[in-house]
Amino acid sequence: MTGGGSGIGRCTAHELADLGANVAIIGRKQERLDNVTAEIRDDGGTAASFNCDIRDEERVKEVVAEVVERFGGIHGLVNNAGGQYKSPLEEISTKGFEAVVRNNLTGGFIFMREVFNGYMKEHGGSIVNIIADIWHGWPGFAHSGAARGGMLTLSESAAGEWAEYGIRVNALAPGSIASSGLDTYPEHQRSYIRNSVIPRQPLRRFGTESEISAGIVFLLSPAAAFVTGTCLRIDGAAPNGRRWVLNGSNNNEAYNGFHRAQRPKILEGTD
Ligand SMILES: CCCCCCCCCCC/C=C/C(=O)SCCNC(=O)CCNC(=O)[C@H](O)C(C)(C)COP(=O)(O)OP(=O)(O)OC[C@H]1O[C@@H](n2cnc3c(N)ncnc32)[C@H](O)[C@@H]1OP(=O)(O)O
Ligand SMILES: NC(=O)C1=CN([C@@H]2O[C@H](COP(=O)(O)OP(=O)(O)OC[C@H]3O[C@@H](n4cnc5c(N)ncnc54)[C@H](OP(=O)(O)O)[C@@H]3O)[C@@H](O)[C@H]2O)C=CC1
Repeated sequence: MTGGGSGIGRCTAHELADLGANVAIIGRKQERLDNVTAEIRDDGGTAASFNCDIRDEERVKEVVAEVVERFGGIHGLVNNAGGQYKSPLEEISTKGFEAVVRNNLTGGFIFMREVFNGYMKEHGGSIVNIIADIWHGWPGFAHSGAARGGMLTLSESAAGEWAEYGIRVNALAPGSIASSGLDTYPEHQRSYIRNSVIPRQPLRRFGTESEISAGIVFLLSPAAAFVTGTCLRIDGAAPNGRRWVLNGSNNNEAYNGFHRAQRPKILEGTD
């Protein structure tokens, strides 16, 4: 479980441990890893923490070997670590773009490859790659949208190539989830999401960490034995890239492609 020290990763680690899995908690901040490991052990489960930046190829190789040594194998991999910052596309520096791509695509690729070579090629398994609501783009987070889109097709490609090894690979795309991760966003961005994004989404609420972990557990489990190469969207039917449409803002001339004076009658009364 990468990114297991907080938020969705922590919640999923607990759920997997409750179901009897031995859980490897992977991330950079040792204290958080140790806390989650201790929580799981206090509850009677089995967990161990592994300090690792998913972008550090050599460290990922070591961690995969250590987990196999400690637990005897790796039957499921959850590529959950990730994150990004909000920025207009034209202001993203090349360095910033590459940092976000490394954190949300390259790191996950390295982990998948090492787990395949280090264990799953011989024994099979299930991989779940956490992406985001990137359908029709992710305005405000273009670097991360590009990386997550890459992760989606990487998952599909891996599902095709690794099926013969008994490995299933799926993506899971959370919508806006009330998590400790979202809590790290600045207040003005959180209030924008709370007051202007969520009310325009069909279910009109944030998802919860446990609603995401339920999906991850399903994809890892034998219940999903015939599910591979797909993406489970858990987002309350909330496409970020089209939030202006859901918003009913038909006076957005750039979107409609019509100046108000030229609008067809069919659009009258839809502002
Ligand atoms: C707000 C309205 C939106 C509406 C829409 C929709 C609803 C959205 C719902 C949100 C859903 C998503 C939630 C989550 O993902 S929860 C996870 C929360 N956690 C994070 O997001 C963590 C974010 N941070 C990181 O992961 C890393 O800091 C990052 C990968 C971004 C960079 O790490 P790294 O250590 O590699 O890089 P540096 O810090 O050295 O930075 C490298 C360069 O990147 C640029 N940069 C980095 N941070 C910022 C920033 N905050 N602002 C601008 N630029 C940034 C910068 O160029 C850095 O280079 P320099 O420092 O040399 O300038
Ligand atoms: N919450 C939401 O609304 C949504 C979240 N997501 C994605 O879901 C995933 C989980 O998010 P959430 O739980 O909300 O947020 P968190 O910020 O709580 O979780 C992200 C975790 O990833 C770890 N992490 C980040 N970068 C690295 C790295 N380079 N190497 C190792 N670990 C890393 C962080 O720990 P540490 O810093 O200690 O390494 C942290 O524990 C993320 O990929 C996020 O972008 C997607 C869509 C919506």
